[in-house]
Amino acid sequence: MRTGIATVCLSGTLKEKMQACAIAGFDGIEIFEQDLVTSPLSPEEVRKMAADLGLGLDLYQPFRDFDGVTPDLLKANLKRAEAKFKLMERLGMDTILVCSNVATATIDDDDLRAGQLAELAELAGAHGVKVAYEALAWGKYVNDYEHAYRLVEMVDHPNLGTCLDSFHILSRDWDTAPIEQINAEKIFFVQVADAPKLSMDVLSWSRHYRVFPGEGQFELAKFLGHVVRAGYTGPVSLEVFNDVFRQSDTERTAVDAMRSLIWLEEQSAKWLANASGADAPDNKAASRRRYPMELATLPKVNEPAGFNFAEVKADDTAQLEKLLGQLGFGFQGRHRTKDVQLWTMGQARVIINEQAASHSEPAIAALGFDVDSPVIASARAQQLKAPVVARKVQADEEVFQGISAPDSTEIFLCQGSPDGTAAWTHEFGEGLDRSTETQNAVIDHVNLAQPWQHFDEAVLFYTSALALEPQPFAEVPSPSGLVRSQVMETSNGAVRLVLNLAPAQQAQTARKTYQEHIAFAVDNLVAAARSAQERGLEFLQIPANYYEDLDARFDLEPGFLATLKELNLLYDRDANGEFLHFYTATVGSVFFEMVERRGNYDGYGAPNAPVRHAVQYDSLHRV
Ligand SMILES: O=C(O)c1ccc(O)c(O)c1
Ligand SMILES: [Mg+2]
Repeated sequence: MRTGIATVCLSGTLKEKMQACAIAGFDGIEIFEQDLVTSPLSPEEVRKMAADLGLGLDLYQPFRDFDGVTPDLLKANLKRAEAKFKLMERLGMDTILVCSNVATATIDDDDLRAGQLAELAELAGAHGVKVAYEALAWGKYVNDYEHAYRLVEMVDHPNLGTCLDSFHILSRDWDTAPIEQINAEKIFFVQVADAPKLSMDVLSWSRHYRVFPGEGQFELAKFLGHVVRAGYTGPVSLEVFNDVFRQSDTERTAVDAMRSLIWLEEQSAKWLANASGADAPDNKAASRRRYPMELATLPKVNEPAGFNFAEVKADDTAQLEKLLGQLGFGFQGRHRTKDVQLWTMGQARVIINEQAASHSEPAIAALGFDVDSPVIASARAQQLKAPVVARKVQADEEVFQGISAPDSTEIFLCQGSPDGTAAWTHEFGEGLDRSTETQNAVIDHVNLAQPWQHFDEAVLFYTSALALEPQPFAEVPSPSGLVRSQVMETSNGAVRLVLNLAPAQQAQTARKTYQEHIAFAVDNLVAAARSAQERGLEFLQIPANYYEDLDARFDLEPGFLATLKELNLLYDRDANGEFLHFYTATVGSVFFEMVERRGNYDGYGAPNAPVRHAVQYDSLHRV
């Protein structure tokens, strides 16, 4: 698959964008007109730079508002087009994108449109240029890809084809199956973009909220599968208009973009191999058919079987040790060569890393996941351009395969064991009489605060590298703003990761006021809370109003309600079951949560999240 990206996806100057695209490994780029117009580089210099960087200049875009116009306007439009065709000769480019008219069209007549496009194609031919006609979702008369293709067929000129853009097709919910009926020679270009499902006008949605594949909710593997089945072999190019990407680090966004295409390519290959029923025209043989476009695959990973460990780092670890001890964790000793401690409660393993820079506050530093094969998972992550994390190991210590997540959390791919134990724990506590734990527990979920500019990147990272499934996101009110919350989990809930996007005000204060937490699931939360209370644990104090509201909503048994209130426990219930939980006070940017899931409760106590945010806000702002 030939990979591409439109310069409009990135921040920076044309030169910076081109360099970043080459570093990220793209085959070609689309030059968005404004990037050229505002560049100090001459077209010849751009051409040379692209050649030196090994980048194809695959598409010049966009040429706007051409078709469906009065004869006078047509004349002016053809003149405008000719100037662009001449410019393209200097750039050494042969394909231009012409989008359907949104502004100046006054005549809704396919014969007239076809006639005007035929004139354009003829002129293009004289300059050795191919015109890719694209239906914008908000085009005045042409806003549907099948309509655009009908016009291309009517014109039937070698220099006129169509451009398929997943956003315009999927935002309007057009059926993608008919793409297969398009003559592949007439598909001159394919653009891909994902997007969250939003209810707003489609132009604003397109210009501000597009994201890279895997970061939104569109069915892109299927879209590209149909394109491949049509027989298309040209570039598959990202065209993502996004307010955040346009102000983020250029090279980093280009890598995020590349990751999305590598992943999409694999997902489409999978879709093609599995498509059945209405999606597979013939039979099994059809699904194994080879198509002109070769799709690369990746080392396979299944979803992780569980958390292997969580690691918190601090300069002064005393507060963390105290909290874990009060929660019922047992100290299992220090590592034989590194400055780290192991604390466990059942299968919940927490490493306290003492190697933090001086004066740094406690923070979540690393997460370990149980995977089938750490080496295969690491190979996959590296092919997806995840940065590798190196850990010093001594002879006969377990070698951890590590990668760095977009928020710099270190992700370790660990060898899972069927009984949930971890072999590396023997490297801790030599000669120590291991302390006993009070109860069984597992890591239920981990909640990580994401920097605003890396939130979408993080969703794709965990989806593509770890096979976690993003759930529809929620917005949680807090005193300092709405907190966007995105659950990423495995189908059985064994791994649950919650990505939070802190309000800008919080992320910008010098003090890291956004908080992250690790939640442990136990069998009996009330008993666990009582023991923790006896050990002096400082609970997050829940306001009395909350319990009145709880009673009104759930009509709880008075004794139970009194227990919840006495112990500062939070409660939720839905059709699947019940959820009890409590939070500790925060140290640095970390706090802990303890939960009990009853029945098949699968959530996170979302109705209680605003209460937690408000109480935490209060305790931070109390002087
Ligand atoms: O928003 C636009 O104007 C615009 C321009 C060119 C495209 O290819 C596109 O998909 C949208
Ligand atoms: Mg487009």
